[in-house]
Amino acid sequence: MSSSQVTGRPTTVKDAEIAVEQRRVDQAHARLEEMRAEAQAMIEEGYRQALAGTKGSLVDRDAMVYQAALRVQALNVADDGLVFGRLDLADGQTRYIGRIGVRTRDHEPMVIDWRAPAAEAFYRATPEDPQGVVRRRVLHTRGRTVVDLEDDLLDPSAADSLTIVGDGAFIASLARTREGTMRDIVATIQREQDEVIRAPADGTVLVRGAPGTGKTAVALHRVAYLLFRHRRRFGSRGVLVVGPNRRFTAYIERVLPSLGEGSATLRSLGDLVEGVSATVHDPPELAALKGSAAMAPVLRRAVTDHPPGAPDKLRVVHGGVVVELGRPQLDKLRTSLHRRSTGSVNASRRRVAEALLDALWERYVHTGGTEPEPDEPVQGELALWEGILAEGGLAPLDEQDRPSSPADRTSREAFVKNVREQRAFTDFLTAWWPIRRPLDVLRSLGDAARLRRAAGRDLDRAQVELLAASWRRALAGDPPTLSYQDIALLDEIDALLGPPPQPSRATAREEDPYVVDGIDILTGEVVADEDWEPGLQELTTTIERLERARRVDDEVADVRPEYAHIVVDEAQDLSPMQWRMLGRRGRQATWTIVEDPAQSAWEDLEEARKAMEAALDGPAARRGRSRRPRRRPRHEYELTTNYRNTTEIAAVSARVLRLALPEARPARAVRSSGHRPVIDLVPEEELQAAARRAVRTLLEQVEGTIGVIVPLPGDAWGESDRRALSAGFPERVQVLDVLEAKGLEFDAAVICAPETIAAQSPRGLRVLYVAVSRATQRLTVLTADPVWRRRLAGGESAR
Ligand SMILES: Nc1ncnc2c1ncn2[C@@H]1O[C@H](COP(=O)(O)OP(=O)(O)OP(=O)(O)O)[C@@H](O)[C@H]1O
Repeated sequence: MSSSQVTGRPTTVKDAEIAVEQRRVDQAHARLEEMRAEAQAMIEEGYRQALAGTKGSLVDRDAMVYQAALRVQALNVADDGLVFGRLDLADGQTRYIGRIGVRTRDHEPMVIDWRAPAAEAFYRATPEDPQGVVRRRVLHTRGRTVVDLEDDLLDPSAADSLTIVGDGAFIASLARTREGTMRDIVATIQREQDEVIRAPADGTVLVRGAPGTGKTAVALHRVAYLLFRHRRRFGSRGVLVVGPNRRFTAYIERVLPSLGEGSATLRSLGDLVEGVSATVHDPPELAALKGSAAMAPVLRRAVTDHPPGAPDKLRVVHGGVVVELGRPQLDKLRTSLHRRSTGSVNASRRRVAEALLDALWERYVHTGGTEPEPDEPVQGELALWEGILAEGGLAPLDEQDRPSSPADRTSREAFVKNVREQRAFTDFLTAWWPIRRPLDVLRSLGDAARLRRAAGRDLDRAQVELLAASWRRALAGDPPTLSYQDIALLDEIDALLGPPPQPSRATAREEDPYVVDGIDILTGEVVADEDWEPGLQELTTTIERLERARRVDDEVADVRPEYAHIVVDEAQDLSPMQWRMLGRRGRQATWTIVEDPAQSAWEDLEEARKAMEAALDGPAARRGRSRRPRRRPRHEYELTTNYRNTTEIAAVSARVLRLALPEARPARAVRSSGHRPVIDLVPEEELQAAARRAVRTLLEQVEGTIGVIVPLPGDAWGESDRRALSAGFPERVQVLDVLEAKGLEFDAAVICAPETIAAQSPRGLRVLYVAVSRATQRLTVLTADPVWRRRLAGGESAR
């Protein structure tokens, strides 16, 4: 649409002002087009030169093309809402604020990037502290067209010549229809939110706030801010954003790209480990068990136990002598190997092979297979020593004190060489100390006897049975049905097992004693050809790199990448084991943690807090290496305004909060709609039918999303009930359980059976608090319990 529709013939003061702003927006877009053409030309030039260029300069040109392509990407996202704000300053200056910075050809600023220091006053100035701003204007645009304006007069004494327009467009915009994915709030960030977004980048930023206060929105805008202001630091090692589940990450995935930041990695807690992903939530009791810190020592013991199918006898032959190690010796050896091990289990295979050979050699010596040849000179010397000692009444030399002779060495070498090449030895090594994968270890714990051995005193009998049964079920299928808590356990096991020993490089392989018949017996790998060329890497083109940077799910990511900054959303729900998993990804990281303890479904918050502190402080403090534990700086904030719920819906959620946490303060809702929530009493067997009726009514009342929030699956509310509930409804109706609803929002929500939700876990009331705080416009609650109807309706008469 062109600007002429608004500028044609202004009829009101506001139209005239809109026409003025439209001209400015048109100029900015024209310049944006030029900048895009310049960047595009740079890409083409880069390719042209690359075709003709020398090998050395290719890298520079590649980098140039890469940068230019990134620039085009950033310029493209600015098409929508390029300019959204204007500041009129007391000194007569005017500044336009936008999604990205735009300069004239002469480098004069036309639009200032919202993250730049010069834009800060746009979000921070208030009448009490105007920061030199006389008028702040928000420009509401659709595409390139200015459709509305909203002014704040911050310093009336200095505003003689300024026109003030607006009629609460910001508050009205909060009532907008929700489309199923979150949008950026860059034009309307509020002061208390801006303080979090621009908080120092040096340690941990901890943000608390009730539902709907913008915690998620703020955390994502902070990522965009950090990447803009500290690109070198955060851009290269990356930023990880972690959300509770996949539905949530899908809900927020458009926000950062719309801010021009496609490089952050977005993952749910169920998708942090390469090669596996969670598909189910455990029931509360099981989740509490799997997530508890007690699982760490249990898993440590589990990886040191003998693996399933490990042989209990090693038998080799040398020079006609049979040498054997039995179960007691082997168990002792395994214990001592684990005790002395400083690294990971898989990587110690080389040491294991050496230790087995040592033990076999010792056995062999005992069985008399090493009698030296009589004519060896060193043996003569040895006999002399023995004679002297005997004469003095002293004990003979211990085995290890005996001076080693070339003959000894030769015979040991011959022994080792021979044994190492025996099939009996190599087969034993790979079965007794196999390269284990985390899933194999977890599967082995489906055996209750094995889990009991690993449990020590950390789990009681009933807990062992519960866990073993869960893993038997989960790992029976292919692919396995893993829970969100299982993923953290797999990561813990992975950290204990470590990667397999590195295959030796082509050059070293020839002399590698563990390469037998072309197979590296430590890694199981076929040894590569002589003409294997480590330098011959696949060339990655600029465009491929760019593509890869854009992809959220990058399959080529490192096994366990580490990040420079980690954002944790809904942090109140992380279990200790999940904190440990994150800690491993951010040993040197700074953090942004957003949470609402009142929404926590986690039972032992204290234990989870400790695990969080350990993760945030990094490995040095954890291991107590430094005398004074290294505490990274911490900045804490609280958000206090609820931008999601109407005052009517917020009143219902405040009632649940009072039941769950009498001392907690609800956030202040700022928008009322006049629509009172519907709290209906329905016979239990009719709950589902009533929910479908409620959805039909709401489909008429709201244009956007409708969430039907049901209890966790148990006797009822399983997959088939959920399917029946949603059958025939359009896509904007979603049926989901209370845990899946975390962090999401809907135009309208139907809450089924609050009494069941509240009773399903020790933290059920808090879970219900999450459910009733999801709707932006309409809320319907269907209960079979008159007490609950009264509780939720408060003093108001409910239907
Ligand atoms: N300054 C703002 N301008 C416009 N909309 C806003 C603003 N702040 C928050 N919102 C909107 O309010 C809604 C709630 O925000 P968000 O989901 O970030 O809240 P939250 O605190 O994370 O909630 P919860 O604890 O329930 O997950 C979103 O639709 C968000 O876009």
